[in-house]
Amino acid sequence: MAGDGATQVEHMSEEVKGESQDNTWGWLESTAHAADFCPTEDHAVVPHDTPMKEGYLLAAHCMIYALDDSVVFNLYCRRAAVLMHMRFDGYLGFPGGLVDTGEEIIPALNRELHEEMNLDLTRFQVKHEDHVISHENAKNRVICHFYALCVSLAEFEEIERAALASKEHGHEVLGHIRVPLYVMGDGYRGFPTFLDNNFCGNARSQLLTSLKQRNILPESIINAALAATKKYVPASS
Ligand SMILES: O=c1[nH]cnc2c1ncn2[C@H]1C[C@H](O)[C@@H](COP(=O)(O)OP(=O)(O)O)O1
Repeated sequence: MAGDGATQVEHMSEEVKGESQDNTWGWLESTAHAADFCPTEDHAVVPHDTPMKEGYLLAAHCMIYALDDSVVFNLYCRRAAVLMHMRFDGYLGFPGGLVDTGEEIIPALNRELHEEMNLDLTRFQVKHEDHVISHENAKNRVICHFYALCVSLAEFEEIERAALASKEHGHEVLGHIRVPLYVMGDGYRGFPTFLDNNFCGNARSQLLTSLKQRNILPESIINAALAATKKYVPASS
């Protein structure tokens, strides 16, 4: 989180505190634009060492995952446990955040992973080789770097449990969630339904790219799930 939110709210006048409960942005205004949903056509792939641009924000996020070929409900292969979270603004996103002025990208990401996930940095750290993709999102004026950290299933479960004790749990992060990667009988529930949620910035595209790049889901299943989105069919019909 850029700035110390709690301290800033404490120092607000009563009038501003009232306003901030009344649909205004308050001190969150300076970064709110960067969280708008970003469709694929609005962001371009850029190199990891792309230079910063005047007026842009720099962000880094990470998908923590474990391969898991177990079967759920005796029906669906889980394929992987993939961690995302429900953010304070109601969007789904990945752990990570803004790179502060003067900070390097990867240390900033590891700092955010500790703040948001309580990640034990003596055991798990994102490294350069975990890089998946970087985007320039001109509409939201943000450069987003994305990484994927593969751990064992036992480590994943440990990380998930520890995350409940993170500094940001209940503040910036309202819940840690797993992504359902299977498609159910109606062709919609499961992964396609998940993709119909509201995602922060280009988080949805980061998810799809990582699933493909890390060979978690074949492109054909990703494309079929995308084609099924927004096509809710009642189970009884
Ligand atoms: O998961 C994400 N994928 C892509 N972009 C994201 C994601 N989550 C947030 N963002 C964008 C929009 C935000 O304004 C900036 C900074 O991220 P955030 O996690 O909110 O940063 P702080 O924790 O506030 O530093 O990136």
